[in-house]
Amino acid sequence: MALLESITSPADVRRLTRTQVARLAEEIRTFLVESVSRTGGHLGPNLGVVELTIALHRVFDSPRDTMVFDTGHQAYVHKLLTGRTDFSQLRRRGGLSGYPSRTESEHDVVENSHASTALSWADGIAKANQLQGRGQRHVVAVIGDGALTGGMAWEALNNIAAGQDRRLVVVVNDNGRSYDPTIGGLARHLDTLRTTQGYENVLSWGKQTLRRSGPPGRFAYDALHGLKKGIKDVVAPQGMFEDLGLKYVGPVDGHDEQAVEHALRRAKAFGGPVIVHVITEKGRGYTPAEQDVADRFHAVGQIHPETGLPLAPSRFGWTSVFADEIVRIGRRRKDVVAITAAMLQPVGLAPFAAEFPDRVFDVGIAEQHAATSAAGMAFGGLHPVVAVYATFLNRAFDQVLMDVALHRAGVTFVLDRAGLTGDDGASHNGMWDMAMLGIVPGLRLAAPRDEPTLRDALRTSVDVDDAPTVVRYPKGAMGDPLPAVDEVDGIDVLARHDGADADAPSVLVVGVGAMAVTAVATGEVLAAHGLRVTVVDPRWVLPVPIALTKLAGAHDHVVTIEDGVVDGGIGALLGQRCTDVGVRTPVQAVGVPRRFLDHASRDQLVGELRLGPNDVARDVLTALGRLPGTAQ
Ligand SMILES: Cc1ncc(C[n+]2csc(CCOP(=O)(O)OP(=O)(O)O)c2C)c(N)n1
Ligand SMILES: CC(=O)[C@@H](O)[C@H](O)COP(=O)(O)O
Ligand SMILES: [Mg+2]
Repeated sequence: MALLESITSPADVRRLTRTQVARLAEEIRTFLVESVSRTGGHLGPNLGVVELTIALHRVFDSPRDTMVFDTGHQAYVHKLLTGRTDFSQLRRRGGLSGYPSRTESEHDVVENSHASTALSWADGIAKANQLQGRGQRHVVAVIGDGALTGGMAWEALNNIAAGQDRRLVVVVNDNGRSYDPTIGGLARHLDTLRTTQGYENVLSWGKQTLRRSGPPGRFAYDALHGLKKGIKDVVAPQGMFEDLGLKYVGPVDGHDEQAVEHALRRAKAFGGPVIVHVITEKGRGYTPAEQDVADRFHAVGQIHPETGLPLAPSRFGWTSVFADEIVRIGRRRKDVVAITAAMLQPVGLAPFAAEFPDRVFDVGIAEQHAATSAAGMAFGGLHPVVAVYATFLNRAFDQVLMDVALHRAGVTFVLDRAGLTGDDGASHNGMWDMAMLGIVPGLRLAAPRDEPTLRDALRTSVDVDDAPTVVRYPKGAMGDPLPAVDEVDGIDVLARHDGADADAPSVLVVGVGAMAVTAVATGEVLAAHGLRVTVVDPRWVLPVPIALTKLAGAHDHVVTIEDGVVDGGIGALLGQRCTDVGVRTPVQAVGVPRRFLDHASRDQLVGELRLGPNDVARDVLTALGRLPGTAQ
């Protein structure tokens, strides 16, 4: 690793000889496998951009030239080349973020891990450069073929093409995959461009030999060059990019560092908007990743570096229950179809796809399209189930509101990774959905607490054909079933404690979704302090059930506990509904604060945000003035 250890900035990379560049690439690959095997992370995507990133930093002068990475999960090599080599705490509290981070480096700009935004960033930066006298500087956006299936990317390309005098280089990192092979017409187009690699080779042969053989040879080359355009348009209609007014360079072998450098220098010299189409391989150079059919080790946990096998077997989780139940539903409901935004495996739709291949649709990284096309499917008599990570539904809010809800479409959204996820950083926490969807007229949202309630919520949702339904659950392992001891007007009662002190206040503890476990434990702590406690789980939390306001009215104090942003969350809405119906019981809403959370483990965040039972109970006792040593 001697060479990698000598790299402290891109200037060091630019000083390397050809031989050293090749050795650096080897050292980086070895480092990535050894380090990411220990910590987990996006191993496959970063193995695919080693030579590309080296070439980027040899051709462009970051941070004078601005580099933005779409989604940012493939920026590990960029971090290594900009002086950050301590990956020992990657994605952990105090360690490197798994994405670009402005607090880490002046070379990092876009921290958002939501795909398809980089080109818009680049367009804006290029416009600012032009207006502020920095027009000589380049903006370079690296975007994957998957991210290029997102609508924002095409909005941006349309604008980028309008700026013919802006120095903007779009590098398409085309490895043919998101998780699965990338879908759709764009993928097919990139494929045809990819397969015309032969023309580039013929052209370069022509340049070297024909043009050296005097006028006849030069004539022949010029004819061939003219022909290339014609043939390419026949075999690989380049029109898409060039018709947009974007110069196209490529396709170039993304693992031939010199070829990539050459293509980037051509693009840099062009001085206007240009696409460089780089062909890479996800997982390149690491056999277990190259052979991983599922997703080329897109995102791995801790693995054995030699075999690539996971060190800890994946435990029974929320996703696997959804995966099983949606198949059961699909067997009895032929109208139920499933939609994924390029995440078939991660959201658990693979078994459904295996059994009902004609009833599952991968729309690419296109959540807005997923939502509105689902409204179309519902109009056509289907019941679509749109399975996405909670945080990624944010970008489809208007489609949920104005295409699905406004038209009372029976669409079910299944939100995996809802709540605190932690190690993927601020833009990955699924903490926004309940506050965001709480204002959607007619929408019904379920937050199941365990396997039975998840299965029940899914079965209930697909029976609703005149409104959007949402089922949200957290990442990872699922706790044991938490049975109700009673039910009051559709609200599950999970525990009752009579309380030792006759005159002690009574507290209603409302657990939302997976936080029901915390609610039960909080109730036990409060009971130990002599309070009369009722612990409930409404299961369907939007709209806030009227029965919950009645239960609140029967208690002296209410505390709600939710794995979502507390502003506008379930607790806040319950307080509003209580006021609406004249219930004066104070509602103490406990949840995630309205701020962006740095990467850390979920448990660390729960502790830091005082979402654990002891902290919640302490805050309730404080509010009631019943903490030992506080005024009664
Ligand atoms: C809006 C949004 N939807 C889904 C994801 C989840 N996701 C992360 S990376 C990825 C695949 C990206 O594919 P590509 O852009 O080709 O990059 P590659 O991993 O191939 O380098 C997806 C779907 C996301 N980050 N953002
Ligand atoms: C970058 C991205 O959005 C995904 O790769 C995400 O990091 C995966 O998250 P999980 O590991 O929770 O599936
Ligand atoms: Mg890709």
